[in-house]
Amino acid sequence: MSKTAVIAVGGNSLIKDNKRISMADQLEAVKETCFYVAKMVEKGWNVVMTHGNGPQVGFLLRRAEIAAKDLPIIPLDIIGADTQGAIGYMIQQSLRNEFQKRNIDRQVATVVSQVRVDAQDAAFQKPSKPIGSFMTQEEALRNQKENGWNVVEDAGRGWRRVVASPLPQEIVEKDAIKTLIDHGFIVVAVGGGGIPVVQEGEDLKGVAAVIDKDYASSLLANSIGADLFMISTAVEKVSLNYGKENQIDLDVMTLAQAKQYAAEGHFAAGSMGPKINAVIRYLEAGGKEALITCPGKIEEALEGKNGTRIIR
Ligand SMILES: Nc1ncnc2c1ncn2[C@@H]1O[C@H](COP(=O)(O)OP(=O)(O)O)[C@@H](O)[C@H]1O
Ligand SMILES: NC(=O)OP(=O)(O)O
Repeated sequence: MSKTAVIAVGGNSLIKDNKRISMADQLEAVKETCFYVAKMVEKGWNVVMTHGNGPQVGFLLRRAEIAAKDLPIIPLDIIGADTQGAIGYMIQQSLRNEFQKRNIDRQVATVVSQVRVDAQDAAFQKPSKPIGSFMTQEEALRNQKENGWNVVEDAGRGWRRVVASPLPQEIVEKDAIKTLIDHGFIVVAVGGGGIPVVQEGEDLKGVAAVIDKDYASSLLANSIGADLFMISTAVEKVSLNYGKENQIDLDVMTLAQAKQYAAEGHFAAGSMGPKINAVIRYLEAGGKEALITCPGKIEEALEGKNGTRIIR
């Protein structure tokens, strides 16, 4: 029986260099990543692709704010759903076109996914998820003053607007995703970490937040019993002393080592930190193994020749 991987694709797979934000550029970036994912499917893997949406949420919110005197403002949960549809469409088309070239007889389906969060999550009081474009400090502070934005310096890369990012508690559509996989579909799900919803009595209700895609993907991997949780980002391997003269690239680390290195501060908050935490959560909840690499090295990483493998 085929193995199933949940692959969380990072920012660079959608927007190159944080700059190429036109729809044509985004589609180009998606195509590049899908080329490598299709090769994985060709080798027999079942794949659930998840993706980020931080920049795209910020762009849509900004458009809505600029148009607000003529058109109603769009709440953040609806914006999240919009990004799942648009990015899911780009992935569906790009994978389908790669499958055609390779005579792969698989169809791709995107599931608009809700993710339940805790209404009492302290994250609602402390916005931390970067959205939209990078800004200079001056622009950020001006928007903070004039438009009431929450802003932070984002992992040494510039200033960003931030919104609340509660932890995912449950993938609402997990059974639908599992059923599609079991029936041979390649699935795009939990885009942008999922649409955040809270329980109100019997009902679910959307809330203003953006969930971290790596945390939601880790929960999804556990929820559907995936064989592999893969994080595709901009680096081939996870490193100790990242960016320093004594950088050491890791081929493998155990769960215990991952926790130790995290405690020692090797994984920057806002970039590699959440990815390692997501992997730790996945393995602690019974997950089998995780792999972190970049799109171009997925094939080698699956053969044990690249990437960083994290095991229990
Ligand atoms: N210890 C580390 N090892 C490897 N990369 C690291 C490390 N610490 C920070 N990074 C940075 O984290 C980045 C991945 O985080 P990020 O850019 O937020 O991911 P995403 O692909 O989800 O947008 C890497 O490209 C690298 O620049
Ligand atoms: N939702 C989310 O985690 O998006 P990014 O990966 O773009 O930050």
